Amino acid sequence: MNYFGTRIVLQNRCASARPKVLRSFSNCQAFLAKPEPSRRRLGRPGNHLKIGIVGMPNIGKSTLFQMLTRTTLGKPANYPFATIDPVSAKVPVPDPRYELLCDKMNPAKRIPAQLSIYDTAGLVRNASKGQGLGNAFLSNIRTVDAIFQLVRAFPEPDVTHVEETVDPIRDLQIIQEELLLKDAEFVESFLKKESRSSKVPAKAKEVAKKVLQCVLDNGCPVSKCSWSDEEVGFLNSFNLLTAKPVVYLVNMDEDDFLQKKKGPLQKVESWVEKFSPGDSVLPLSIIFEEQLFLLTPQELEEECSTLQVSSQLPSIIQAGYSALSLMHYFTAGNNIVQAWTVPLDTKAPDAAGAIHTDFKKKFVAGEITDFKDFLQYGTLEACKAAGKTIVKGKDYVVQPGDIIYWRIAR
Ligand SMILES: Nc1ncnc2c1ncn2[C@@H]1O[C@H](COP(=O)(O)OP(=O)(O)OP(=O)(O)O)[C@@H](O)[C@H]1O
Repeated sequence: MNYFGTRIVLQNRCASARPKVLRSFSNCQAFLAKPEPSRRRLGRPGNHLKIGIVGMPNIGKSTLFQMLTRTTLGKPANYPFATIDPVSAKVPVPDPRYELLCDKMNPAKRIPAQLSIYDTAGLVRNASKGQGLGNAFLSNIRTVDAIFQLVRAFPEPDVTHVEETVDPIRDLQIIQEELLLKDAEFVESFLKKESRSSKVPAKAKEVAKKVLQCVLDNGCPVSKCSWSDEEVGFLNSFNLLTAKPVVYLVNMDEDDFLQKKKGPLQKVESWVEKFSPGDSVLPLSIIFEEQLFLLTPQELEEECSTLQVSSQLPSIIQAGYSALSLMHYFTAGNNIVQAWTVPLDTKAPDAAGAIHTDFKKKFVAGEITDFKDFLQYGTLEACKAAGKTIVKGKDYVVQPGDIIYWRIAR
């Protein structure tokens, strides 16, 4: 069967014509989404979303994972495919509001917002056809909700590159192409299996064909194409790799990073602007982060002030959290100050349900204090006395940094 001629394209590509997808990258601009303000979000809804570190082998992924998660699993091996199974950990999301709230409330227990991070095996050219760790790698990416795409810009000759030379743009293209091809393969197989079944809605098949057009004919990530709310519903059931939000991380040479050299970073930024517009690009030097990791807090402060730089890790964690469209609100008592992660635009009953399903079922109202008012008045009691704590019902959309007491039916 031939959907938009794509089976022929796929066969050609498998034989020799990989540039088919690369050629089609030039069409991406024409296919990009026009922003629509109240669009349904691509991806799983939920509070427990994960972000995976993705990239070519031996470019610093495991070291970055260790730095982000403050773990030392031993010095990562300096050879490709040292990571086979994905490992995961939760890291606190830096938030000065949370620190301030804790300082003022001085609770017995503090629980910050957290982000789940996965380290995955390296991806190589032709992974979608089984090269390297191929399909195993790609299915690891399927389990995460967003991607930190790490790209190597450091020259270090002692660290082998599977493509033999250091070329960030080539690496970006390889990875994007592998993800596009895997998505094409997924929807082609869906169309092949499901096309004869009357149980599959016609709209699902239509969406699958549009995905093929987007990823194969236009070389565009699914996340960058234009979709209606109804289409997003079907796309979410496909769980496509290029539908996931991406944060690009450029791993630079230490000196280049310290001297704030723009060269490699600008190249990556221009590529992202063209082929994945709107996604964040952050520079870092993992080897520099490794050195900071070994310092005491006082040494760290001195070193950063001398060099006029700071660790990029907090910005990276925040960028991952935002890419997942997550936010948090606070509950604050003398015993515990806790940040609760919910998707952006969550209404009060669902936000209460993040604490316990019963809180959603028995939801009555929320007593909401804006963080700015807390800062101005100093305590929750003072906010209440000044009429700044407002009671809101089930239609209230929770705002980042709200301090909330939920009223629950007994
Ligand atoms: N900015 C940098 N400058 C120089 N060397 C670096 C830099 N970043 C990472 N490295 C080195 O690259 C090597 C590979 O790192 P790491 O094992 O973390 O890569 P990886 O991407 O996880 O590899 P794999 O996918 O094979 O598991 C390590 O020796 C690390 O110290």
